[in-house]
Amino acid sequence: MANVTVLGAGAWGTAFGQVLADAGNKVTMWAIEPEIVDAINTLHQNPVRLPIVEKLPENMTATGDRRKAVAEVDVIIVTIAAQFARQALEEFKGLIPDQAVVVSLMKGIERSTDKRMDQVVMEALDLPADRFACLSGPNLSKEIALKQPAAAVVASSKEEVATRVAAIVSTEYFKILTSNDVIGVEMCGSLKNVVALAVGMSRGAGYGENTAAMIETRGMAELTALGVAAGAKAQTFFGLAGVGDLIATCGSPLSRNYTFGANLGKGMSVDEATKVSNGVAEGVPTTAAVVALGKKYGVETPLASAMLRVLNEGISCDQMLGEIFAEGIVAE
Ligand SMILES: NC(=O)C1=CN([C@@H]2O[C@H](COP(=O)(O)OP(=O)(O)OC[C@H]3O[C@@H](n4cnc5c(N)ncnc54)[C@H](OP(=O)(O)O)[C@@H]3O)[C@@H](O)[C@H]2O)C=CC1
Ligand SMILES: O=C(CO)COP(=O)(O)O
Repeated sequence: MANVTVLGAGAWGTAFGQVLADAGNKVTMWAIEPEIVDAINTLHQNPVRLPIVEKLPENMTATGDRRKAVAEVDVIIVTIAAQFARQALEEFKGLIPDQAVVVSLMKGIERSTDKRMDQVVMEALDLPADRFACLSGPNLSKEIALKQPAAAVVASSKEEVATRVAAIVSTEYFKILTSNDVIGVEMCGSLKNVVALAVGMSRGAGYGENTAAMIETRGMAELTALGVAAGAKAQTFFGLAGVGDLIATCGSPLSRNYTFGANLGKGMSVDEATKVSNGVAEGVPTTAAVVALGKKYGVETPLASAMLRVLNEGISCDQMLGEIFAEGIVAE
């Protein structure tokens, strides 16, 4: 058992807080909004972000006070929308106990710097790599909130940290595999969201399994090539955090990225799809970062580049598909 604080009581933060509480930990949720803090403390609910859970565990409380949130904590979990993570975490700099481990659950690339969340978290908190881990996998929050069986990968450059985090977060319904490939696990989680936008768009436009499979296959090749160029291990992309999460996210209307894409495919503008999105669709800002990373590492990113044209210029689903599968692409 450990003292664990979750920064960000969004849909995933709250569902994950429940996992941690079910695993026997003392869980504190930190949220900015007083109504979320009050609802967790008094009603044991998060009606704003995770109304599907009628009663959150008794061993989960909440606070809006940064100092109190992280005092005497063993593990800090970060689940803040990626584009706001740096700014939010800088407010915690200097407050975190020396021995505490920080675990990122976020799946995005910072648009202003094209950095992964491991880089952002360590920079913002001035945290050494041996106190950092990331957790990623096919983890649609509503399914986990309902305690359906699921699994994720925890990666850290220090094996003991990955093992310790795995022990703290494992429950009957939530299984953990460990890895030392932080870059790979980060790249898998962030990049699959761009693929989910494209698959969602094709579904929204009325296309079926064949079209989805061709986009997913191209997406796997693209995210593996870019990840490897960034320093990841290729095998990570063929595991739970890679193809596993790609299947879950590209196959479910519970995914905000898939749904965002589907709404574009049905004819909504980016602004309209943003307004109706039920939480953050990380793939939207991450798409431009993926294109920029492709240029940086000399890796072609036809899928992300076509999705960027959808987002910036409003090209159609058929144009997007035409650009992904332009002439000259080889199969291996
Ligand atoms: N939902 C899912 O199924 C999964 C999500 N993830 C990843 O987890 C991360 C969070 O997702 P999720 O919880 O679902 O998203 P939500 O949209 O439900 O919540 C976003 C969270 O970010 C917080 N936030 C936004 N802006 C700020 C800010 N300026 N300062 C502090 N906090 C801020 C929100 O706080 P507030 O409520 O106060 O606005 C909220 O806690 C994302 O990177 C996502 O990709 C990973 C696996 C599964
Ligand atoms: O990452 C996820 C599932 O693993 C959640 O996907 P969305 O952020 O698209 O909802």
